[in-house]
Amino acid sequence: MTYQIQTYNKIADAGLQLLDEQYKINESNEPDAILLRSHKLHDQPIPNSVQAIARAGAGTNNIPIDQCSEKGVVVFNTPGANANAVKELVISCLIASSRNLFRAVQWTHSLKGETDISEKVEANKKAFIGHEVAGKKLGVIGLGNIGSVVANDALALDMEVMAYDPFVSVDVAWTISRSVKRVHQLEELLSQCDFITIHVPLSPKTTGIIDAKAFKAMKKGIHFINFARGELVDHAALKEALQDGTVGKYITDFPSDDIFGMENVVATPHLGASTTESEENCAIMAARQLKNYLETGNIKNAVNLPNVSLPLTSPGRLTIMHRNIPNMLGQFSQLLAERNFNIADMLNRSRGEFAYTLIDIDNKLNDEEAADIMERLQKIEGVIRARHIANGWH
Ligand SMILES: NC(=O)c1ccc[n+]([C@@H]2O[C@H](COP(=O)([O-])OP(=O)(O)OC[C@H]3O[C@@H](n4cnc5c(N)ncnc54)[C@H](O)[C@@H]3O)[C@@H](O)[C@H]2O)c1
Ligand SMILES: O=C(O)[C@H](O)COP(=O)(O)O
Repeated sequence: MTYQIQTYNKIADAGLQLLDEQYKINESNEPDAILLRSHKLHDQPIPNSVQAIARAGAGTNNIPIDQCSEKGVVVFNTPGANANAVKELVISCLIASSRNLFRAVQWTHSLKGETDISEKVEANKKAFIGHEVAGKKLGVIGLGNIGSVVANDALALDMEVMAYDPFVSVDVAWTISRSVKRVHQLEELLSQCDFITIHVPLSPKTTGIIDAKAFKAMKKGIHFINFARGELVDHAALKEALQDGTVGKYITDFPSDDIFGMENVVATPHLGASTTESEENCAIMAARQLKNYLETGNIKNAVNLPNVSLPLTSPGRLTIMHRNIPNMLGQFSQLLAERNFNIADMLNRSRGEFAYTLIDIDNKLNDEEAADIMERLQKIEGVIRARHIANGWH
């Protein structure tokens, strides 16, 4: 079996190398899977051949998830694989912004060609007096893979840390220091912190969550750090808050024309995950997840389907993505019984309105039998996509 993979963006070799001789990269217009980073898929058709999309990274707002679910395409991301890279940049920007480092460095370079540089340096350095972060209050919005490590490390800088995340996962909650004060109202965090950093995914629910009302609640002169997504912030309200001094500094990884040139804006070119280590981690995790899904039907870290794992030991496996409605399993087993196929093992999991079923059968199907059973499964109302995986070891 050969799998065709279409890539977008530069995917680290460490990940691509995991896709062995069974895989062809960028050789077909009808790929089985897509492997990408920030490339936007919203504006292009997704070929019907695509069974899975792996995002080597965290944010999946560049992928039309609802459309993928309706087409039976599993969408993966790589949770945590770039968290350390983002955390290091956020912590460094937190300190650098507090010490006016960006403006100071720019000014120093402007002295090129001048005389008496050391005198000018000594005379002017008072323009860049900053603050230490120790003893100040940091607010972390979103305590996921990135927010949690930023919160923990800020404690080590002797900061007081306050965090808001109404949906924090149990796994992450275990890793968060007890010294991080959890708040249940965003306003509480906004009104008390000297620095705020946001680490939530962009979705219709979070678009513009930092709006005029949120800025109004903030302490005057706050430093706001946004390494998550630009659209989380209402830019008209941000401009006003920058102009009236509510926001003392806006440090973002998502530059946009409307805030360029404002003295209190620091913008980096979407660099959060751009380290060799993080690019490799993400590519390796994405490639493994894709390979596992294509070869066994098992799912790990999908954003539109549950985790599903069953060792593939029988001669064949049927994977069925379907709606989460009653009597699906009954219909599958009836169909298999009618064809005289024996079920060796079965696993069904659901997530929201979608569900996924693995059925391992004792029968080794030839191409004709496999095509026939696929066609019959696809005809069951509620089935979105069915696949037959022949176990090469039998
Ligand atoms: N700048 C970069 O290069 C870069 C790199 C990685 C991630 N990101 C962005 O950062 C985001 C977060 O990454 P992550 O790995 O921590 O994701 P994650 O999924 O591990 O964590 C996100 C957290 O946000 C929380 N959340 C969701 N809605 C919320 C809300 N309304 N209020 C408060 N909390 C809310 C979730 O409960 C979760 O704990 C990504 O979705 C991506 O957009 C940017
Ligand atoms: O969501 C993410 O993982 C980041 O925004 C990183 O994006 P990139 O892979 O394009 O650097």
